[in-house]
Amino acid sequence: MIGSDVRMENYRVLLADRMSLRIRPADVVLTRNAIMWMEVEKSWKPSAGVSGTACWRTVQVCEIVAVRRTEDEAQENTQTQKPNWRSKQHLLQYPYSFTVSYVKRSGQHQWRCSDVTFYCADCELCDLWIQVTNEQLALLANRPKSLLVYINPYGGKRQGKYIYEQKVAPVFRRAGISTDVIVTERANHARDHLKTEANLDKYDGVVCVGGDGMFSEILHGLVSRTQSDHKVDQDQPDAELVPCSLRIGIIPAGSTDCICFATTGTIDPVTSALHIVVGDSQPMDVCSVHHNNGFLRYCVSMLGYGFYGDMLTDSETKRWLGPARYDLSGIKTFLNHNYYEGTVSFLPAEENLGSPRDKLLCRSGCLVCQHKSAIKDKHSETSEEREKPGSDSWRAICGKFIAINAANISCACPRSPKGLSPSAHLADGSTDLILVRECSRLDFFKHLLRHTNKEDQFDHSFVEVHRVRKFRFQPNHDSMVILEQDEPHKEGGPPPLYSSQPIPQFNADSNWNCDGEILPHTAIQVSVQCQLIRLFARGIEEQQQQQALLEEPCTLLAFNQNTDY
Ligand SMILES: CCCCCCCCCCCCC/C=C/[C@@H](O)[C@H](COP(=O)(O)O)NC(=O)CCCCCCCCCCCCCCC
Ligand SMILES: Nc1ncnc2c1ncn2[C@@H]1O[C@H](COP(=O)(O)OP(=O)(O)O)[C@@H](O)[C@H]1O
Ligand SMILES: [Ca+2]
Repeated sequence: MIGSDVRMENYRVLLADRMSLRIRPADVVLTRNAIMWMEVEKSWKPSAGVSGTACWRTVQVCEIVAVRRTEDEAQENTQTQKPNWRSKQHLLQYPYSFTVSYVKRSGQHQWRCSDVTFYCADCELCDLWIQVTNEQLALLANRPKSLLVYINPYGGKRQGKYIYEQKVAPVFRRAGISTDVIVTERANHARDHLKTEANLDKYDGVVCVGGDGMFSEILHGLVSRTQSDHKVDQDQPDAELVPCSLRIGIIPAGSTDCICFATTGTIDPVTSALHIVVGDSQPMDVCSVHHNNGFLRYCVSMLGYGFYGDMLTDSETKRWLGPARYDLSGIKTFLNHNYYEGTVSFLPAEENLGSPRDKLLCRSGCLVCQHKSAIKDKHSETSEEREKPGSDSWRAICGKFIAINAANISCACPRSPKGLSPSAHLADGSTDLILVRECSRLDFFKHLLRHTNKEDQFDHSFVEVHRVRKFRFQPNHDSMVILEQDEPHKEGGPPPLYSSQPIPQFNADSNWNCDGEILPHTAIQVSVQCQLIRLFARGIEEQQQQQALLEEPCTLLAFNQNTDY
């Protein structure tokens, strides 16, 4: 939290005697949508001495975190801050106060919880302000009141527990959100708990503290639970999956954290906590992955075969290195320079969804995703026909590939601020299929380098990219990776998907990297499930949107040192 941004001695707020929609000669005004107060910004110039500008600050009610009485805090502050005679006088004159905690944007998509304290002479008036502001907050029905939190203590730099306790829990406490916290004891603990045990009726959302792998556990737990509650068979690639009712919050504490970065524009635990508190909602597409009509996994960020699959397989033996394992394995995989033969067939997305090479970025309130949301239910029989593999709409490409990547979202992350596919959309029902054909090391290096700068990574003769709704991959040698099994494989059931054991490889093919997990098969069928889940996020805010909300104060009057405003 950052402390009060208003110093008591230069600040004297008189509360309006009743709530007013008109701007009256009061210093603080609460309307149905916003709270506004007048604030003084002092500046000093050698020629003019101290001067100041009085301006209105505005905070939308939907971005207020909490409101509470502050006499105790104010007294504590005066004891520690050695108040001057003016502030002492203020306290005597205006002994009652309340503090409003609100979202303050601090640039680079980061949010902070800031406090402003209002002083007043009348106790009842002070209580009335707290009551009315709280009544306004209670009308915001999308805010969570109760959350189920899972912490992976071993994700990323192993800071998950510390990050939650020190940075996130205080924000939730301030907002009056109750939490049940589970620190996971093994891989798949969170997934299994959500799938079978958790009483989900008690909660308004699930929070995951960890990386993309931990998010994937929560995703699998929630989606599988929802399908089994609605008797939907996940093994059917064409089954119409039921969207999850609970939203998921991500507190970044992993190695890549690309799902958090691509949906909030930053990887900052406090920002994520505040997106949860204000009850943001961002729909997200999910890819379902099948092998021979048996369900394998869901994927939200990247499905990568070849380069990213090999890199992940190598990095699993270097987990002790933390996030740096990816860089080391990345260099090793780059030097190995393997390519793989196979056939990719795909169903292109509708043309109105744009192209991966257009410059239309998916940002907060994205019109492409909103349009998709509006027409989602109008799925006709002709489109079903069109989607069947073998119909004329499908295309097939056979060749030798260094990498086959499906970016369901941009996959922007600190390593690659634009991501694998900068124009991919969060909720348009499509995924961007990037095919990198056999090429020289130098050419592949140039392509990789463009993930880190502003140049177009698709502008190479050996790279092609398609926006698709479904795709399949068939390697030339369909070998299977054998997992060391945690649990006996039931006869007739699907093969085991998860293993905490190292994965031995003896295959001529690569592996699929699915949100940071290795798939046990190389021949796969992938289908985008439009807006299957919702996150506590709002998409990346445009620079202009941010700027407008950075509380640009509007100047009302100026005063000099002697003006007792
Ligand atoms: C020359 C510099 C090249 C830098 C290329 C950076 C590309 C980064 C693309 C990132 C895509 C991320 C997609 C998301 C994947 C995650 O779901 C998934 C799981 O995340 P979690 O661990 O948090 O659970 N993460 C991953 O699979 C790891 C992706 C990170 C890849 C880093 C690769 C570094 C490659 C370095 C090559 C260097 C070649 C230099 C030769 C001299
Ligand atoms: N308590 C635990 N012990 C071991 N592994 C765990 C535990 N909790 C979760 N995991 C697993 O750790 C893996 C990596 O988690 P993640 O939070 O994504 O970190 P990272 O980004 O560093 O990979 C996930 O596959 C998850 O299933
Ligand atoms: Ca998408």
